[in-house]
Amino acid sequence: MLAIGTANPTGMVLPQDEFVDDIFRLTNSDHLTELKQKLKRICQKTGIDKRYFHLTPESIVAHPEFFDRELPSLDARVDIVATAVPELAHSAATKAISEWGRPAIDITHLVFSTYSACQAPSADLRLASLLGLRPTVSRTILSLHGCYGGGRALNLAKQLAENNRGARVLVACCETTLVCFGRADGSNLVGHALFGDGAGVVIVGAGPFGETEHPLFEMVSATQTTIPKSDHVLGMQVSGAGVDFHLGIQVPTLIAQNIEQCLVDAFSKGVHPPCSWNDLFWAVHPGGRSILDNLDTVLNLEPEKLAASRHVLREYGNMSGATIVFVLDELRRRRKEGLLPEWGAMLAFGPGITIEAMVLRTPSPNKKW
Ligand SMILES: CC(C)(COP(=O)(O)OP(=O)(O)OC[C@H]1O[C@@H](n2cnc3c(N)ncnc32)[C@H](O)[C@@H]1OP(=O)(O)O)[C@@H](O)C(=O)NCCC(=O)NCCSC(=O)/C=C/c1ccc(O)cc1
Repeated sequence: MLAIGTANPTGMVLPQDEFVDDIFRLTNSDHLTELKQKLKRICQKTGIDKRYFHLTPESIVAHPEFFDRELPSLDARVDIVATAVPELAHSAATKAISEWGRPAIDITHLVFSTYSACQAPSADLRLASLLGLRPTVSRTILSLHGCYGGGRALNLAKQLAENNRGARVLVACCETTLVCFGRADGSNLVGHALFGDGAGVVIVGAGPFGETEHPLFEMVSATQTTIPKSDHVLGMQVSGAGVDFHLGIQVPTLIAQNIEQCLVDAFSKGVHPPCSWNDLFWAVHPGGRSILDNLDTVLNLEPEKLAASRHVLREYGNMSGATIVFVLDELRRRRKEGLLPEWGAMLAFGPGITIEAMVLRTPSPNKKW
């Protein structure tokens, strides 16, 4: 990984302790008192302080169909995401490219992950055009991978960079709740309490590196594991009313029960396993506070090990596939302060239940590539 950029929309920046009152008022739902109290209870347990949204109070009022399942809303949502998603990704990408120090036309591959891809050509082509990438840039769009999209895109970028000499892969993950934001009901409260909007971009390449290129993290080995018989537990479904999501109550337990084997598999692919999980730095997708708590318990982690993930969850919420890029960005900040060990583990989870695991290494300044 050679550079990282992130961006958030500022349509609404909602403190978590005001979110429920604001959303229920804007969607004329104040009469649903039990639901409102339950969502408040869940919000208090999320470990989130604030979240960013593309939607504004004005656009919520202008689109009553977003909050009435009886009315079709997919067309209006797709209209908005068609520009909002590539533009947000563009903000993150310009930061990453500026840090990378080379011109955008040197990008050879683009991997774009979003759960808002409902059209073709899609957000990948629009982003390529906004950035002025070369017409021969090799584009891939990953759709509906949800929260493991960032992990999947980085894994793919690693394969592309290692198998195409001189390749420079721009990985863009951009998620906005525009396609799924609706009236709170009994089935979607946890998503309402967790999800926010954001974009994260990473530029990936294998050596030899140019003068301006300074590797941030080395992606050493990667695995993808699907937890057997868990496909019904976590999912998304496109409907006339947008994208519906389902987050089963078993998710944190299932991840906890399977995570150690995934890590052992990732670390046994030709690299030395660490003496203890506490010898690593950790880049974990903060899917929810209880997922992080469970990982602390089953892996017996010291309290500060998941600090970067908890920081991102607190400041931005769960931005699905983009979140892991924010965690990596926070970790490289901590690395500058000399706070990271040499070896690390990256984890992202999503529908399947799919677990993306990757062994990371902080490059030594003297390493020859
Ligand atoms: C912050 C939570 C939601 C609550 O904290 P807690 O410590 O478990 O608190 P409680 O046990 O007291 O639960 C509070 C209330 O929430 C309820 N609850 C607790 N999980 C649940 C539950 N999954 N259902 C429905 N009620 C619940 C629970 O029953 C209880 O209800 P009540 O007794 O009436 O107050 C916590 O459980 C948590 O972080 N859960 C993990 C959430 C989760 O699955 N995250 C998704 C990981 S994968 C991912 O990141 C994204 C995938 C994705 C997919 C689709 C997309 O469109 C985009 C993305």
